[in-house]
Amino acid sequence: METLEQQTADTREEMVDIRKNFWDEVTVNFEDSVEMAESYASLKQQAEVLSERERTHRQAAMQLKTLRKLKSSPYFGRIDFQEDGEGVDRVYLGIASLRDAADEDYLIYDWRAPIASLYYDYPPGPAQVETPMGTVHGELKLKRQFVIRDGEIRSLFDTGVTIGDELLQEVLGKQSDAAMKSIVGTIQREQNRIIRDERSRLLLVQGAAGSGKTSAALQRVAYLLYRFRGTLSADQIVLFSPNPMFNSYVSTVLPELGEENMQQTTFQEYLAIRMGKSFKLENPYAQLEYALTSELDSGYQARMAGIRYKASTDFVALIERYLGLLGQEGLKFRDVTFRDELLVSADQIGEYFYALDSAIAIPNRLRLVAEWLLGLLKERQKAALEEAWVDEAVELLDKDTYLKAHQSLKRQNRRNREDTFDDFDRERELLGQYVVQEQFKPIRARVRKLAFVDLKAAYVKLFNDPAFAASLSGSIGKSLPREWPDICKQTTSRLQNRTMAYEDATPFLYVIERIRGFQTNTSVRHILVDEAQDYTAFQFAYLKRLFPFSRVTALGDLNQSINAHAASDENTGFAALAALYPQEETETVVLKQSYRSTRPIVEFTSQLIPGGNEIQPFNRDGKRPTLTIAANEEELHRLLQARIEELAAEGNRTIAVICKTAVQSAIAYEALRNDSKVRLIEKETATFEPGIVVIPSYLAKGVEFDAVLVYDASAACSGYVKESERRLFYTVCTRAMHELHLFAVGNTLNPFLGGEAANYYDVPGTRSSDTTPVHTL
Ligand SMILES: Nc1ncnc2c1ncn2[C@@H]1O[C@H](COP(=O)(O)OP(=O)(O)OP(=O)(O)O)[C@@H](O)[C@H]1O
Repeated sequence: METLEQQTADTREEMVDIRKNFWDEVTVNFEDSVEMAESYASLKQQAEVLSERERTHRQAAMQLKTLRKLKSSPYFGRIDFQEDGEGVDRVYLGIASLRDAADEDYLIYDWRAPIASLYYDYPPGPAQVETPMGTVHGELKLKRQFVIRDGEIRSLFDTGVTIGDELLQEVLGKQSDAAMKSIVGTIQREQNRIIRDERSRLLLVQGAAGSGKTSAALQRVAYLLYRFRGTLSADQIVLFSPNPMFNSYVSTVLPELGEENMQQTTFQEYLAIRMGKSFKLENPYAQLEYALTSELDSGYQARMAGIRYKASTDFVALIERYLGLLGQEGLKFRDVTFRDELLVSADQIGEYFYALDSAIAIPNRLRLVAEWLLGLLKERQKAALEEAWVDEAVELLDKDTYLKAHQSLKRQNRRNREDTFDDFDRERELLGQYVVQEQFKPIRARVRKLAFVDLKAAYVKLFNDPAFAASLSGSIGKSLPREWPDICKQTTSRLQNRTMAYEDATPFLYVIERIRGFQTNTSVRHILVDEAQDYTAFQFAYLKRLFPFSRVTALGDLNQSINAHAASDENTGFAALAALYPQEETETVVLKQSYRSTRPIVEFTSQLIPGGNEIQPFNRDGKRPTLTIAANEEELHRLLQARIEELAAEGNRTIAVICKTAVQSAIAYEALRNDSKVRLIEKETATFEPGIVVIPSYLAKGVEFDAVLVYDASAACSGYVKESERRLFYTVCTRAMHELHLFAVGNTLNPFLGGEAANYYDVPGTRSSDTTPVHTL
């Protein structure tokens, strides 16, 4: 640590020095091209020296940070392993490796070293481990876990002796922080499979709520960075998160493990960049809010049917068929004009395009068309030099442009070794060339960008005439939703108004990028998609095209499919994703154990979904969920307030009042803000902080709270009543770590609270003989 401290101090000083004197060390001269090249080289060299120092400093600082952490908590586990025919090896595991003073023997092994797998994968007894030299067989003699804080052993357990995992009990029983924690000390065997998978191109993780999918994903990134150090860097890994707040929630895990953070983004952010400014892009949460609140809207049924259909594999198939057809006919083009003169008409371009060999992919044919057009433009440009308007334009050149033109021509002349244009005619001619060139520049640029293809029309065409898609769909043996004519009307009118609904965004981009060619990102090696159940078939197909060389880790829970399109299982892209990769390159891991919530909470929440009995609660005790009935909204707010105060007094650090929608959240927030320090979470909220929050259901996805208060468990339409809202209700309830309290106004409860589920929560103030609330079904 002393050496590193010295090193960081030295490099810091050097960096400050370089920055301060940067411009003294470089020679900058733009007189001519030789000088410019020299200036550039000198600047570049100086910048490289600086960035090398910065890199050294960053690495030393990170190493130092890791050592400080090791000083406070050097290891969390020990295994004694006896390889067959050898002596017993005692191996300590920590967040990083540490060697002895001679830098020879390992005192502590990094948790990601091959030997560490033994700790995660086996109880004491026969065990084996894969090493670069092959499989090593032997016996695990001891497996010991430690809790070390501030350099002191606080507790230790030998597993296999004690019942239940004491360390896990301790870790999970704690109040939560504002950020997710690393779980390296207690990674479970199934999770370890996810973390260390190196073979699959597609790793699919289906895991119950709270089973550690996100945790495993983040430890996996740390593992990959360790395993492929030198060839894989943090910026070649992208995590797709559900929203910006989630990004903040998970952003501390990797630095905690001494690694740089991967790139984090949301799919929406990606779409927005790709879409540019030509449309107003709807946010997925705005779409969901519409789905949850606008049932009385006259176009609601059609919009919802459209959302579902546009997320389906049927629509993917329809579009593939359509793109096939566009290879033969139907692509719309735009006229190429110059000063109001039609140079090449859309029809001519169409004819040229469709006369090209149809075996050539559309984007490549378009590039051939562009070349052809550029050739025509060149000819036209030559002819334009003789035209009268050029003289006029030269006359009208303003002073600045004139000077600019003059200088640019002077440079050209020097290059072409021509005389300077002292003579008037020659000057006129050269300025004429300049003027014409400037006029053609934007046209050429547009041709290169393939602006002669009407990409928007290509998508709109699917909706202009309802019969068109019907015949396409019929030709592949599929049918369209009943509401198709209305879906068409809504879609075309939105697109005319330059509004891009969320359900259209990905199919639209997919169509246009298939036509003009995908701008792929070839440097990214791994993408991790969290909450993958909420992606559509299209979104996965699109991601695959965008990141052609990337391996994919998709983590999700079908029971938490909450997006507007997720009315049926077939509609989740999760299933469609598997079809995108060959089976032999796909690995599926199922996680059934749930770690987040106490046993009573998991026992209750598993009753809310079909097949919930398969979820295994981790054996952690706690209070049973409660249900509180209020007579009216005013009383509800009073009761909520009182419960929040109680929970805060008990030491709960993160308390969430989870509402169904943003509209409901705003009401709750208004009512609660006066008496407590409440924060309202909206879709733009970018940070996750401890404290009391009011949050709409869909934004609570992926995160967790010490205590959850469900704002509306009644059967009113503001609550969760429809079958399609079952998963939303489940998602909401599974956010609770230690306490779950349900509230309802009136005496009716949502249908999911009836049946078996009723045995798993208490209604304070009632005895079992009292009349229990009515369940409407
Ligand atoms: N092996 C483990 N050791 C300690 N804690 C764990 C372990 N696995 C999961 N947890 C804890 O369980 C909680 C839930 O984990 P996580 O958020 O990763 O689950 P998830 O499957 O992504 O949940 P969801 O789908 O409900 O959002 C977290 O607090 C996490 O720290």
